Formats: sequence, structure tokens, C-alpha cells
Amino acid sequence: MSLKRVLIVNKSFPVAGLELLKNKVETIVLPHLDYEAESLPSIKDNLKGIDALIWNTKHKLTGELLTLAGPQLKAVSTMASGIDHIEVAEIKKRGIPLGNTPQVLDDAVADITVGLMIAAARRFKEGVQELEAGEWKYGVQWMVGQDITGSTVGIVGFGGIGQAVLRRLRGFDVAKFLYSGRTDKPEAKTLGAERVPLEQLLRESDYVILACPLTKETKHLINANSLKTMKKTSVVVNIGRGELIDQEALYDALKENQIFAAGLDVTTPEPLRNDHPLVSLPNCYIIPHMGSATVDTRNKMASISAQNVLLALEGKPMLFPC
Ligand SMILES: O=CC(=O)O
Repeated sequence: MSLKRVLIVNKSFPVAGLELLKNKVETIVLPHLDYEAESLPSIKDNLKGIDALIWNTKHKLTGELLTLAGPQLKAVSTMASGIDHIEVAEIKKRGIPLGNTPQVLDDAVADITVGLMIAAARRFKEGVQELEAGEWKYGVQWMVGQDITGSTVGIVGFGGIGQAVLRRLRGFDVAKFLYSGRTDKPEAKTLGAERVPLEQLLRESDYVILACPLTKETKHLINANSLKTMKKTSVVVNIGRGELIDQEALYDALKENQIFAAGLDVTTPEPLRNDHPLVSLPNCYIIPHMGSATVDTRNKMASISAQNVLLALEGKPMLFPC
């Protein structure tokens, strides 16, 4: 019997995942990276007749593409926690199992969140720029930033990543942890976080951490109005998705020092061009979507994507079904 065919839409899919698939299925790895525009025609050319799909690209997986693949498609797996790049309803409509890779990236993303908090609040970008420009002019009022000690930290989206951020910050003597989200989280009691409405979180927090998925409800959750609600000294950190923030409003708020700083791991679009207005701001510290980028985490994510596919092809539940 011929092996099932699995299309992997990313040439850098880690070996840890490929090893699991070896000899069990036939793999077709497309020779493109996540963001390459030319990968779409290549995806279309290779979709027809495949049995499973590892969708490791920023292109949207649409109903049209699923139809192109054909009715034999039995599994879709993505090497990501977020699934906003997938038309989930189209997959469900066709009864195809869909899996993602949450949890294994919580620690790596939480680490980078704390890094962004410190980098933005303590003005790393400005400091480095002045050093590199030969303008190191040390003085008691030079490069002063904001403390984490004694602050109120508000976490929007208190899932695995949000909770891992809180656990890391315990050593920083934070005064108060707030969170907002769709549901009460039972873990909040032990972790010492209080659920409050988003408006209150924005008003009271010194740090606003965006760790929620992108949905119709959360799009532009940070906008001109919410930025006005925040403190002049507050720092916003986004490790969710770029579209959680109205970036034009953020630009204005940072430029006018309406808030203190921003630390962003995610932006709209990605990649963000280096001539984007946000890049020019000294109080906007941006890194290029590196949250889960550690060797170990990416290997775990690849292994889970592979296992999700293998399980679904055997008619079993995926490890992380969506
Ligand atoms: O952003 C990364 C992910 O969703 O895994």
C-alpha cells in the first residue's frame, strides 16, 4: 500500500518533526519560507491529492485551497499556537481534524515578554542608539525609565503564556496582577491575579501585556480610546498578534508621549518594513516575531505538528485539536 502524502509548507520545518514522519508517510517539503510571496503558487501546484497538510506559513489557509487539495485531505496541522491564519470554519465544515502546538511555547514566549517589558521600560533602544552614535552623556536624569518593582501588571488573555509571564514576574516584587479575558481562570486564585474589566485594567496598569489570540473581538483592542485610558507612564507589550493594536493610534500615542513605551514581538504586517513609522520611534522596541524561537521550543512544536498529523491519519484524536 502506498504511503499517505503529507505536504509541509515550509522548507525550514525542523528535523525533529521530519524524523517522526520518516517511513510512516511520504513528505513533500515546499522550498519556501513562511513569508515568501512566491510560496503561494507553489502551494497551489502541490496541494492536489495530498492526505495531510502541515501549514507552516503566514499565508491564509482558505476554503479555496482546501477544495483544491480535494476530499481525501484528512488532517491539517499548524506549527503555531495561534490559528488566525487558518479559515477554521472551512476546515470544520469539511470535517477535517485541525491541530496546533500550544503549551510547549508558553515558557519561551513568556521569557521574551519579560525581556520586552524591561527593554521598553528601561529604554534599551534609545540607550543603544545614543551609545552607537557616540552620544553617551551620563547624568542623573539621563535614560531614566520605569520600575517593575511595585508596579501593577495587567495581562490581557490569561492563558498559558499569560500565566507563565506572571510566574516569572513573581521575583520582581510586582504590587498587583490584574487580568482580563472572556472567562474566569481557576488558576488566578493561586497565582494571585484579579480579573477586572479591560477598561479598569488599562486604567490601573503600569504594564499592559497583550497575550490573547486575535479574534473579531480582540482586533484593535488597543486603539486611540484605550491608549487615552492608559497612564502616561505605562508600557504596552504585545506578544499576541500585531492586529491587537491599531498601530496608527499607537504611533501617535508614543510620539506624543501619551504612554511611555511599547515592546512589540508582533506587528502588522510581518515582516515590518524598516521604513515603517513605528520603527523610527525611540520608545518603540520591536523584535521580529521571535517569541517561540528557541531550538528546543521549535523542535517540540515540529514534533507535535507531526504527531497531530500521524494521529489524525490513523483516525485517532490529535494531541492538540483545535
Ligand atoms: O506566534 C506564534 C504562534 O502562534 O505560535
